[in-house]
Amino acid sequence: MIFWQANGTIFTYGQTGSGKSYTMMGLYIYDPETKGIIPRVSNLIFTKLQESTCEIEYSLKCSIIEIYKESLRDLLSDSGVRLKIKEDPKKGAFVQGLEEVYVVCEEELMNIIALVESKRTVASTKLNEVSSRSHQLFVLEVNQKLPDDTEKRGIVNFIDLAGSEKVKESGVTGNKLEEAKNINLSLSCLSNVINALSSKADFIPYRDSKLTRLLQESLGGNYKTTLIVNCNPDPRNVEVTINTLKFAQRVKNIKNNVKLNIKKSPAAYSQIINELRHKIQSLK
Ligand SMILES: Nc1ncnc2c1ncn2[C@@H]1O[C@H](COP(=O)(O)OP(=O)(O)OP(=O)(O)O)[C@@H](O)[C@H]1O
Repeated sequence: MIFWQANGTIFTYGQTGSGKSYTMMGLYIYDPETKGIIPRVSNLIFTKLQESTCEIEYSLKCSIIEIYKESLRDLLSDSGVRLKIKEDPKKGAFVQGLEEVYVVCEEELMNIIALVESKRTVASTKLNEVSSRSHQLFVLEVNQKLPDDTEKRGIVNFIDLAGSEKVKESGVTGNKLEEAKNINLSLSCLSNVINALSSKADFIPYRDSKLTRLLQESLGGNYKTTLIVNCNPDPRNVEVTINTLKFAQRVKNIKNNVKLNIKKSPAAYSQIINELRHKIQSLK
């Protein structure tokens, strides 16, 4: 549970229909047997917070973004406004004006997830009848204040990438062809970023797509990142599967530097200062 006090990202990568959404969200989010990672982690967070023996003040907020054909959509807002990515010197790239909803219990969070699931842009292709044609970023942020005034913050990103099928294989036309091209484009930008990071290149092309800009911290920064690779066992997909595994191998070479997001209480800082003063005195 790194995200109690640090940042983490879990993302699923693989071809269409290989089970990325199944892994992330599951079959039914309310079913203990078939629910995916997001409902399980949500349950774990609230269970742990309730189990805690000391008085912890906490808040939990979530936001959900969809990247569809290189434009960002806030899935928690009905405004339909096109969101923009901005840079902040401290927190890096962020989505301006994104709705963040505070939730107080697991049930509330599950209801939000259920609502959003029904809103997702879904279209059918020859490869997967109910195929999600967009990337989805689900962000949970937990802030805690302990009885001794220590503050901890953890952010966890769940990223369900769209399928990476080749345009000619999916047999799509018109708007769906446009979708497939955009998905291929952002995934190839992701691949370029991974290549640059794993070969320790001087320049990392994060700014080439919305997806890589938003993943910048998760890929090369202060996040503990886990990639889940989904493969289709059908022998006809062997070439795509090999490419997917090669991608995963390159991702493994990337080393991130994760720092704990802990702000000690003023009393704890005074104690550290006193100890250091004593040390200086004894050295003198
Ligand atoms: N382990 C599994 N057990 C049972 N059913 C599964 C499993 N994995 C995937 N499925 C089923 O296979 C189908 C395709 O899975 P899913 O939609 O998760 O693929 P995907 O990789 O997310 O596709 P896309 O790229 O289009 O989003 C779904 O009907 C899903 O319920």
